[in-house]
Amino acid sequence: MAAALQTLGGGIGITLHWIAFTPTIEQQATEEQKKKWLKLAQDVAIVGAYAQTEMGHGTFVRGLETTATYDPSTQEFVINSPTLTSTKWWPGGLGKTANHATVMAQLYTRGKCYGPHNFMVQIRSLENHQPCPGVTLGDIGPKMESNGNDNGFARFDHVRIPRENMLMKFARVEADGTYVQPPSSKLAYSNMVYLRGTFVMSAAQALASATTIAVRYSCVRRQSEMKPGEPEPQILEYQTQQYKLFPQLAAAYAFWFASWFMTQQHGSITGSMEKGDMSGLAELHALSAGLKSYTTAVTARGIDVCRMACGGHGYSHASGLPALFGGAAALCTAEGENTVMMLQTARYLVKCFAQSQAGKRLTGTVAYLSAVQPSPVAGNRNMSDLGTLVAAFQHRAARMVRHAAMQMQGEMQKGKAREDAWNSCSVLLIKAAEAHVHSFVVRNFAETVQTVEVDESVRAVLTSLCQLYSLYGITEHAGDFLKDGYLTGRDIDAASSHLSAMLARVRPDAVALVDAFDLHDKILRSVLGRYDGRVYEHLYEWAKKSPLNKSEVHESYYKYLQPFLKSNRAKL
Ligand SMILES: CCCCCCCC/C=C\C/C=C/C(=O)SCCNC(=O)CCNC(=O)[C@H](O)C(C)(C)COP(=O)(O)OP(=O)(O)OC[C@H]1O[C@@H](n2cnc3c(N)ncnc32)[C@H](O)[C@@H]1OP(=O)(O)O
Ligand SMILES: Cc1cc2nc3c(=O)[nH]c(=O)nc-3n(C[C@H](O)[C@H](O)[C@H](O)COP(=O)(O)OP(=O)(O)OC[C@H]3O[C@@H](n4cnc5c(N)ncnc54)[C@H](O)[C@@H]3O)c2cc1C
Repeated sequence: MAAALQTLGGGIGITLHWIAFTPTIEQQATEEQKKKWLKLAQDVAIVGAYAQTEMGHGTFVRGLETTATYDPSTQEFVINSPTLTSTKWWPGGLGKTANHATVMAQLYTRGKCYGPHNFMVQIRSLENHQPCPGVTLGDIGPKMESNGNDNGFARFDHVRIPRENMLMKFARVEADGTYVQPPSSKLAYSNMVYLRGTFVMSAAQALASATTIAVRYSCVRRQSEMKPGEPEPQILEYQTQQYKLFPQLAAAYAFWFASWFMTQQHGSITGSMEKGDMSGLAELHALSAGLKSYTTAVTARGIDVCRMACGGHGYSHASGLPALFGGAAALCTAEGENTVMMLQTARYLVKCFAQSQAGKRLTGTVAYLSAVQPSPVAGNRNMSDLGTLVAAFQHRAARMVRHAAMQMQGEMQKGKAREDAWNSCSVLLIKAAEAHVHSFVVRNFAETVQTVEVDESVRAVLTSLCQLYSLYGITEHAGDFLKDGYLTGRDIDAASSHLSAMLARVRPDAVALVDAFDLHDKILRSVLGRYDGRVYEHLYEWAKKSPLNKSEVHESYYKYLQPFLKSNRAKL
């Protein structure tokens, strides 16, 4: 599905139907409700949008203003947009495509507000696609990318829907208006957790696409002379080019493996939640939020590195890279803005740190926080050993989490309210959470390559890639590792020279490593990244198809240039 959606440029009107609307029914509807809507959605007999964000609030879901007020006399909910800022704004497909939407609204029953809940609302006629009575709809206008998707607005003027249209798998409103609590108030957000997990795979796929384009092109492109008089080398022979591209290539693999872990973790924890065990929810939320934030941010930056590595042609839409960048930029903001998501991970880490201080043994992805020793023993470490590299990342993350948490404690001891202490430490908290996620990605990469059974040589090249990813991370963030003396200057020098060795080691396998992503030309949609390498012929063909080339002399000549030139000449 991810590949199919990418083929369509990261989004068309129906994208959110598949990635958000249908999964929301799957995750939040009762069995009876599923019987009513799920098959219709799966067979695309109805088309849906996921309508949560409003003009005034996206991040702060508790601040949403749309209301769903229960009327027991008719057993209906009244959906209303009381203010301009309550207008639903951004939902993909909402503008022109969808005829249904799951609408997140503040639930009122018996005069009390119970917070945001999901409601199924028909928004357009199934006969003629006109908006339903009381519903105002439209498209929000052009965006940076994804313009094939009609991100829309919606206003509701006291629109009545049956009581059964509240998605009631977890929380319920009885016919008489009694509210029945869900096992956890955060279950109304479970679809966001799921979607964030899928964004990790989207990030991996986007970075894999960009590196495929840039690595293949770097083998076609020849430029300059390495030695005087010698033929121009493939630009991939330049170490600086390898230093730009191989860490992105390694990150694409790392994120792919992280997304596998995320999918498996989501399946297993939601499985336990189905049986009433909510104990894994907090970790699932923290991991999905942090991974979504980290992988999409690195991907967006990495795609731009790939663009620059393709020189001038990278800037052309022919490369496919601007579109990939625009898509990745959307992933950074959508489904929880990245800073806000990383702060959610930080919130979980601070809690875990406090539990560990209180003597609790931590488990899962945070187990290392209680295992890592605060006072490091410096020594000449073997910087080519994966175990050493994983331990270094864990030490860095544990130190940064401890530092941020202690700093916060210190602020509170000085009399600051917890919320103020949180805000004044939030830059430290973000950095600590990033270090935690980075450490998870490194460890998961290292563990995954050890499980490769197909072939010894495949394991060897993936191990080199994992070393490259880890060493690059250490050299890029050297200060974090040096700060408490865990690594020494000599260790960092050793990491740099191993990194150089890894660039050379990965070079012969680079094309095979991108080909292994198996991204068909139809998915890549890049003249530079073509599998057959015939870049220049196709660049020329692509340019000839530019709309400006439809006529030999463009109409703007007759309209503007000709009279302008004429009057200039007349002045001479
Ligand atoms: C190649 C394919 C290409 C495809 C391209 C597709 C492009 C598609 C593009 C876009 C699709 C986009 C869709 C959308 O954007 S849908 C809208 C998404 N919106 C959001 O994500 C909103 C973000 N905000 C929130 O999630 C929340 O408001 C919040 C987490 C920021 C804060 O929530 P709040 O209720 O205020 O919580 P608190 O901070 O007070 O925390 C309370 C408590 O609850 C915990 N918690 C919060 N969220 C969750 C959760 N989801 N699950 C579990 N627990 C959660 C939180 O950590 C606190 O815990 P505590 O510390 O123990 O108290
Ligand atoms: C391409 C795209 C597709 C989308 N599709 C959908 C969709 O299908 N359905 C839907 O419902 N929504 C959709 N959205 C909306 C999206 O979910 C929100 O834009 C997103 O959650 C960010 O919320 P916001 O716009 O309110 O940002 P804001 O919260 O206004 O962010 C602005 C700045 O404030 C900062 N900030 C906000 N709160 C805090 C805080 N507590 N601590 C520190 N900093 C903070 C942020 O870090 C950011 O720097 C889409 C958005 C985009 C761009």
